[in-house]
Amino acid sequence: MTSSPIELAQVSKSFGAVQALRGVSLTVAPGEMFGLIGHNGAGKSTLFKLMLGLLPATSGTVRVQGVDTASPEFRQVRRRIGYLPESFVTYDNLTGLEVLHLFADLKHVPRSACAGVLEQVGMSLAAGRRVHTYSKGMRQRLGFAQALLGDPDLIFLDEPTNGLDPEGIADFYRILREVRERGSTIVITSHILAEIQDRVDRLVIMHSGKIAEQGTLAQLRSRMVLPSQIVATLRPGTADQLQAALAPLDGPELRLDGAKATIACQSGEKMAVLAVLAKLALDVTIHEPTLEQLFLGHGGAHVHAH
Ligand SMILES: Nc1ncnc2c1ncn2[C@@H]1O[C@H](COP(=O)(O)OP(=O)(O)OP(=O)(O)O)[C@@H](O)[C@H]1O
Repeated sequence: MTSSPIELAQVSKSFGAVQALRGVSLTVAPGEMFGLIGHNGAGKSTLFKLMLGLLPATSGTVRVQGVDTASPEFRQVRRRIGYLPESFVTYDNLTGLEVLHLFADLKHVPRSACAGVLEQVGMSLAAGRRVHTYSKGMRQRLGFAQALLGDPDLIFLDEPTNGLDPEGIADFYRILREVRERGSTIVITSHILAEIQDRVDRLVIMHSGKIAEQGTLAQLRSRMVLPSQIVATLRPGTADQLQAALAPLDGPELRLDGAKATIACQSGEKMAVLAVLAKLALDVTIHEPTLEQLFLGHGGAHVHAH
């Protein structure tokens, strides 16, 4: 039986009186791209540290690659995990290649592997330059390169695109896609929700040390009370017809603004509303709630489930 790369069962972690994690259970499947979202202080970094075996859980079990992170055997597993911390700090006076050599030695990976990962992140030409001459994006790529050393099956990326410009972010995800194609399991955290919502297979929303929600984006959407917005462009005379046709439906809310009609409706009513609009031959655009809206819709505290 192949075990899941990550299995957490009822994990809690306290720092004195502070309960950073409270009964967190989750499973990440092999090859999955898994997102971790949460406000500052929600417990994401603590969860990462537990999964990397850097901190012990107060209660519950954390198994990574089938091995309990509290067991002595986990040291071996950790070497096979790639990790890009939130702020990748390194020796500025060394060249990129020299920095990677250090990491290769720590990970017991042959130094000959360094050139390949530098190429993978598009840093071959800068490999001989000292790190203090690098831009923020180049430093981050170097950090990414060290996480990729040794071809890890499991990669943790803590806010990897923090501080990158849009081009740097696009580059980062292009490289990440290539890494994914090799079948690695990836856990990624981000504050930029819109950025990861279409890039992860599943995600967890954390709040106050607990999992507030988890699932695919579609599952989260269907569980939340957040209406889709359907915008129709009216032709003369159609406003009244639209109002009359929607009236029996009860649920959808219509707002009229000149030639623009905005209808807010729950997912179960969407097809009925679209049928009305199609009958009137109106042009429509559908705006689904973004993850950002779902997340902010929590008000930081509650999940409004059906
Ligand atoms: N070493 C520590 N000692 C005491 N309290 C801690 C420690 N590490 C974390 N905490 C507390 O645990 C809670 C969760 O912190 P954590 O850093 O995991 O949150 P986070 O979601 O990663 O936040 P951010 O997005 O700001 O990085 C916070 O209340 C924090 O103050």
